Amino acid sequence: MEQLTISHVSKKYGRQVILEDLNCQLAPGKIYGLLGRNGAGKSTLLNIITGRIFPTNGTVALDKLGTNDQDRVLGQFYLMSESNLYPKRTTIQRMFDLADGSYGHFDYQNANRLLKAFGIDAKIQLSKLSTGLQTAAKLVVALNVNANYVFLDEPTLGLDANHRELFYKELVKSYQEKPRTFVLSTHLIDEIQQLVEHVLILADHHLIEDADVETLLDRAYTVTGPANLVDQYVAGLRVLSADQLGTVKTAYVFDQLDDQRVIPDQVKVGHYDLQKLFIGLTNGGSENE
Ligand SMILES: Nc1ncnc2c1ncn2[C@@H]1O[C@H](COP(=O)(O)OP(=O)(O)OP(=O)(O)O)[C@@H](O)[C@H]1O
Repeated sequence: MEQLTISHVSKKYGRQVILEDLNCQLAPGKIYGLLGRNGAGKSTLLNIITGRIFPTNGTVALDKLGTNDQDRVLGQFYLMSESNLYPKRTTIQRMFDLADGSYGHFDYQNANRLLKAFGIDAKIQLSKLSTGLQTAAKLVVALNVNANYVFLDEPTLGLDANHRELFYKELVKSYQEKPRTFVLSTHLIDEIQQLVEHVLILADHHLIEDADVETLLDRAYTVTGPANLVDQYVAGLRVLSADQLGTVKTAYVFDQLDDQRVIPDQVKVGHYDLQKLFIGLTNGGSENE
């Protein structure tokens, strides 16, 4: 499997800049989280990668194929998205056949097992299903299509908690059985934190973070204690936000703590999670407070 390289990708609609000079690489066999606030450009980026729309500038290429052999490049990408590209009367069975026709080797057996688990009849038309079950049916296709890069744009839209759990479990199972790259664009950050290895965060038309979750969280510290001591301790560090209750303050630091910084007795240092980090980074966090 080849590495996917996004080089200098920009997208404008008229004078509105959506993405500006984006550069990143997606490795084969890895699960990514694509995060960004509403309107940040996540769907736009996924649509560009999978050839549904053209970038204003830039290229998307697979290592050995470059950008020339577009058919072979796109033949390795599958995008599951909210928008329904299927004709109105398309049945679930027909969706399976279309995926098989386009990508070959569709895993009918596993897809039918999963359909049962979601309680969906293969003969039903997609448009007759509830919102959540339409998502579920599209996920069944996405998890069984023969593509090396599977992009899931809001894969849990309308899914109830039970079905979300089923999807996460099946995604891991599918990935373990046949490692390939998944990119999940979602707002349910808490739910995917354990699932994704690497995150890409889109904000202000750029990728503001492109790192392994572990590496990011290694720099995400809470510093709690009397406000004056916390302020002294975090001086010079990047503080994304702070809460204060009476005289007790918690600062959310996103920085490397060095050993020379002695922690005062009354100050406690802990960790915070990816969702809190995302909020801090995309709320316009300042360099210091
Ligand atoms: N065809 C289009 N014409 C004009 N503007 C568009 C078009 N498609 C998208 N946009 C704009 O591009 C911006 C990014 O939209 P996009 O759907 O990529 O964001 P997103 O990060 O997926 O958002 P959300 O999380 O809300 O789904 C939005 O401001 C949107 O209005």
